[in-house]
Amino acid sequence: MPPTVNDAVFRIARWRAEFADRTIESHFNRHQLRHTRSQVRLALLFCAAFYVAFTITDVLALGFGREALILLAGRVVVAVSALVSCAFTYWYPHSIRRIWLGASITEILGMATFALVVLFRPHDTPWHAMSISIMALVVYLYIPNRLLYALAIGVISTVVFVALVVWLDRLTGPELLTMSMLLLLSNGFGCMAAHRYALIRREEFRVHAVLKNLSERDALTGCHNRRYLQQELLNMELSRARRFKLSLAVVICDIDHFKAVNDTHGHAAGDAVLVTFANLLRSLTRDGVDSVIRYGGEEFLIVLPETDLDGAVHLAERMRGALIGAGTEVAPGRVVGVTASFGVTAVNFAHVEQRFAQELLVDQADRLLYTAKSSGRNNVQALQFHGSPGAGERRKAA
Ligand SMILES: Nc1nc2c(ncn2[C@@H]2O[C@H](COP(=O)(O)OP(=O)(O)OP(=O)(O)O)[C@@H](O)[C@H]2O)c(=O)[nH]1
Repeated sequence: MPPTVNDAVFRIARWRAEFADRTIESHFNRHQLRHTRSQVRLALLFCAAFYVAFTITDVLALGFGREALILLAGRVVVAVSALVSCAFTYWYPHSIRRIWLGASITEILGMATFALVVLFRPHDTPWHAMSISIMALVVYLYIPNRLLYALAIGVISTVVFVALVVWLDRLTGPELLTMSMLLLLSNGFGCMAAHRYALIRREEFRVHAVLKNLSERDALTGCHNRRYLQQELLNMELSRARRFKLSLAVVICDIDHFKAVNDTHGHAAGDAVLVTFANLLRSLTRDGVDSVIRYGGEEFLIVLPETDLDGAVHLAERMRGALIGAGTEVAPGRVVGVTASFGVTAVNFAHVEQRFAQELLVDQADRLLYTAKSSGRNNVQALQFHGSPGAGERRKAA
């Protein structure tokens, strides 16, 4: 489920171009995972194919001897590593860490093998400089990885390459300087582009999360709204309960005589009472498991996964009792107290196999709420749901 949105949560640690909050960063990575997987597959397979194809240039430069064979072996190791990294994306489709690990290992092996190419083919140093520039850009921009890892791999391999060239002593001073400056340029621009790309992706994610939050939450109470319930939550929880043969409970509650609160104390006071009620419902439910939805004006719906009818009735009773003891100070020294009525239903998929429209479950809880209203208010009405509304034994809990 997406986290609640506020600006502080989306602060970006700019130098590493990641969300400062680890939970948000991991939500972001999960959100990107599908895209990351396909990008890693395409980039690594493409690189592996080219890396092996360059064997032709080794053979042309060195002949088909021992050194060419060593380079071929190195190139094949890199290609196999790329294939295994691609396989990681199928074996562990939800693990971004394994994807990064696979990508990093392949990049390190690729750079190490390239050092061998430089050693065995010192005459081609200017071409190698061009190759390592391209490889650095690929590391920064095309193979998905954390910016920090890409930067470390890009910089270390470039430094090692320059050190090798100095040691081989094939270039004049000005040539060496020109090459080093070009490598600095490709690393600098590669890193800047990767940094900018990482920031843009995160900004897109932030906007997406803010809009999603606005479209799914009620502005007054901060609870989820009916749209979220109908379009996402209920379907998701029903399919999960169905798949694992679990029980799922729904509670609908409504403040009694709420119109009188508005009429007597004003709309703002009514709003404050609604906020108190919503906070109380949230405080009594399990964080990150249960969901409190503002279902209508002064009506709230609570979805309780892995909860049977008895558990849900017990919770509704606690809510009813807690509300009686919780007043709202609507003006200095003026406290408004309210009661609420509850309709509770639960479906147990260990016993109910058939598919049914999600509205039927909510309809039944709604009907029970109105029974509670017509039975004098401030009480809980409960009924097990058996796949069709109305079937089952009704219980008046209080
Ligand atoms: N302050 C405030 N009032 C609201 C809001 N949404 C709905 N209402 C009011 O809630 C009241 C609901 O009144 P009714 O449906 O008659 O229900 P009730 O007075 O609670 O009576 P029972 O439910 O039968 O106990 C109406 O006066 C609506 O205007 C809101 O966001 N803020």
